[in-house]
Amino acid sequence: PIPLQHGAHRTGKRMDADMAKWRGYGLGQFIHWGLYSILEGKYKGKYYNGAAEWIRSWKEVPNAEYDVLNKQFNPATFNATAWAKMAKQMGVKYLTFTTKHHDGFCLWPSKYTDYTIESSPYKKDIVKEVVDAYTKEGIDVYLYFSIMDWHHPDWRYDLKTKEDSIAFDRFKLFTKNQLTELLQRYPQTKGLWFDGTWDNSWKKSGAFTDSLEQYLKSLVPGLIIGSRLRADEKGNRHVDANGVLMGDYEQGWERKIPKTYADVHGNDWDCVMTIPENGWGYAEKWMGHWKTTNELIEMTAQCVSLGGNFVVNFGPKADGSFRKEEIANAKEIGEWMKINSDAIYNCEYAGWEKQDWGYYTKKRGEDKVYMIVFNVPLSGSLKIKPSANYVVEKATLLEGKQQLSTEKLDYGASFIQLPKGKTFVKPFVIVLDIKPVKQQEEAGPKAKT
Ligand SMILES: COc1ccc([C@H]2[C@H](O)[C@H](O)[C@H](C)N2C)cc1
Repeated sequence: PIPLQHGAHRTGKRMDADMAKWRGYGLGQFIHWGLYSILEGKYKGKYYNGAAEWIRSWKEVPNAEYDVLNKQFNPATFNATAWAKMAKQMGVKYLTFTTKHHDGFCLWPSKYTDYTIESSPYKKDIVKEVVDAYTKEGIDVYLYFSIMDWHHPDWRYDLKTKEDSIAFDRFKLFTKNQLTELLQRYPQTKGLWFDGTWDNSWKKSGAFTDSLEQYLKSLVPGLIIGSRLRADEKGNRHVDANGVLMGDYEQGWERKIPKTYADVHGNDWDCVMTIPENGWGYAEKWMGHWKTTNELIEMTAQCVSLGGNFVVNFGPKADGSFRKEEIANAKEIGEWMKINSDAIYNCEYAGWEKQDWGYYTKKRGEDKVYMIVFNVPLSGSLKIKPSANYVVEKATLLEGKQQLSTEKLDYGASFIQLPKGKTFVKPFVIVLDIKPVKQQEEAGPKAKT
């Protein structure tokens, strides 16, 4: 391997209790809320065809006019408890919340800039309200923080001149101070979700990103930070020059889901997903297809079946209310999770050959495999092919506990027969009680005695 000072300091998964809890979340919520929510993806009657939270970068919006939106931000009816209760009902186990997006506006009263919630008519500490409300509902909170800060005079996209480096040194200190502030003001924080780290200025700061990560983890032992923070000394991000992940989990799965287990390279990972095709902040007209609840449930199953978590993004309006489509998705996902969450929480990749009917998940540390079924064959027979080290003892519908008959086939496969005449109108789960079997020794020629 290439000798690196600031590459990965660990190979393989983090195996402590905090990370084990993270690994078992299954389903999470992302929330993007900020000044961009006021513009709703449009400006002076024109609709922005980019992601709504990026509208400041649209040529139609003069920066000076965007930057004074802090004077308008006043979600008087905002109710963090209502948000947390909606999330609880949905069945999410963790929240990632935007403290500062690329526009540099801080939803907490930072003492390192005036561009904060204190400069708005609302004044109150939104980050605190959210952290407290979600923690009270038993949902772990992770704080999203954009390194790239379009509003800060010392932000640089690249370091070309001495002046750039002097300014960026001030910016790095500003960043370290703000992160220290967040972790000290909100000690319930379980981790940090970094964004805005793709520019050359950051890629040239590998040593700093390494010392910053170590510093943050010294403030909060067990703090969870994904692969979007670090750069190695050669400017590599996510994986270092030796192909080793830098961070506690892979954060590259943004609106993308791995196809196979090989694609995750043995790392922990989660997928963050918009319900529309793109756009994280509230947009009056959303981008393309709005995912149905069944699609979101299938994506959740797909992620958990490959050893990851699935995180659904919500973009509340400037007043803190959610659009009706998001409320419906949350409610319907929650109704499904109420019945089927056994197949999602604390489950992992089963390693069995995938079948057309849907996805396998395996309960961590137990001899239980779940079949999450989305496609019922006309035959009513669901084929399974357990891995060679397990046999299936029993198959039961999770909802209603009805036992299903199975029929052995060749090559270690079996059919699981769905009850005749029963029609399934929603994704459902079959629980397989399995038993480990000793690997049959290959029958070879008897050794000469
Ligand atoms: C350049 O492509 C990008 C850059 C940033 C993003 C940001 C979004 O604004 C949102 O915050 C998402 C989590 N993040 C990756 C998305 C795509």
